[in-house]
Amino acid sequence: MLNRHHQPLLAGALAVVGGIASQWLVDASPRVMWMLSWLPWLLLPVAWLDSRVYRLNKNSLMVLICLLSYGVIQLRLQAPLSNPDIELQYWVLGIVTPLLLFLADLWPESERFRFSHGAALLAVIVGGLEWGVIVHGEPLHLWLNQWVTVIGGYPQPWVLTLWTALLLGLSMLLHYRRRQGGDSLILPSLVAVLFSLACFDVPAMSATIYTALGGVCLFLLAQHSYNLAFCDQLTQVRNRRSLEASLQRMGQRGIVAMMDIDHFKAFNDRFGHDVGDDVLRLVAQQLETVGHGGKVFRYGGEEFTIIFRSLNRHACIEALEEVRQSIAQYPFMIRGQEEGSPQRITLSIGMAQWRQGAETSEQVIKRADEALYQAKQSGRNCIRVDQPPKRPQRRRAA
Ligand SMILES: Nc1nc2c(ncn2[C@@H]2O[C@H](COP(=O)(O)OP(=O)(O)OP(=O)(O)O)[C@@H](O)[C@H]2O)c(=O)[nH]1
Repeated sequence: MLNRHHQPLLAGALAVVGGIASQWLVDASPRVMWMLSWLPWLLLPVAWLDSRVYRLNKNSLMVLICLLSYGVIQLRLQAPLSNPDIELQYWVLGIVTPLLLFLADLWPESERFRFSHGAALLAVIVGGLEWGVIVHGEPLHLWLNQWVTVIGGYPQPWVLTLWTALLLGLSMLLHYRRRQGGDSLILPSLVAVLFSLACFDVPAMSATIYTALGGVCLFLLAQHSYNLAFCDQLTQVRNRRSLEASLQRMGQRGIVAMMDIDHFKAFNDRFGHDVGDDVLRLVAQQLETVGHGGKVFRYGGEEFTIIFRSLNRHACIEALEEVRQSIAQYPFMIRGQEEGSPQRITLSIGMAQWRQGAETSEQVIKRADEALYQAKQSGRNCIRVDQPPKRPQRRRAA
């Protein structure tokens, strides 16, 4: 499941690859370098296509920016930077690429990325670079030099590295401030750009780092498709399909608890569906704190399931009781009514233990559901436990 530490970890892994590559590539054979130079042409378009299929607009935009940037490096900017035009293009690329990536990250995910946006992007990158060539040295170089002599002339990679690192730091801050994070590519993309600029004179460095970035993009996309298949999109806990897979893996042993939010229909009717959704998210979040190794799933609607591998009934009941109380005591403030008194949400819980060898997962869920029904009948906001499995009777010694 995606979590917010995934992206920084992948960005860190990419930085390690960049660090190792900067040493290793110095002695790499021309054949290896030739192969590496082709890999981003293969991986990045696949990542772009996949992002489009999954409607990950931000990601597709970022992959496109990286692909364009790699194209410019490959087709126009081979090291060493031999004349002022190339130096200028390197500078424009170094300023524009991280800035575009940063802006793409601020792009609202709901906003569809259209071909007109792609064309505008292409115009900014290529136009910016061509502008350097058309104006050809004289006035632009003179003007720019006035400003950049202070920092030692403009082909200085460290200035661009610092600029990219600054945007990387800002993006990291924004990443951790978001409520949900993990599926955007901003941090790995900026790390790739940073290495391609900072180690520009290392042969095949951009090819290597953009190949690694392509791998990271595809890995994140694979994770995203796993998330779509096995994770509930509203509450971000595991979904019913994941529950079925987990029950099969448990091998007909363990404890299953079914739970249902009390009077949820009335809550929805009174405060609206959106507030109802907030309640579902909050309940899921609280349930995730359950102890004793419990795994939380959304069974459907306002019903959740927790499964324990443990056979210790008392420990499981204690863990469930703790979570039930924490939800009942949680002061839930309604959106837009922060001044009013908090609402209380309660759960009814039914628990059943697997009768070893004799039951299917549907049967044990059914018994947990029956116990849940008893909890509802007993006034709600409580736990009811199905009868424990009978111990096999010992034979008396003759
Ligand atoms: N907001 C929101 N509501 C949902 C969702 N899924 C199911 N519901 C609502 O959950 C409510 C379930 O109501 P009931 O099954 O009648 O149960 P209840 O009102 O909780 O009553 P008891 O279970 O008897 O305490 C219905 O109003 C559904 O519309 C969802 O994803 N979001």
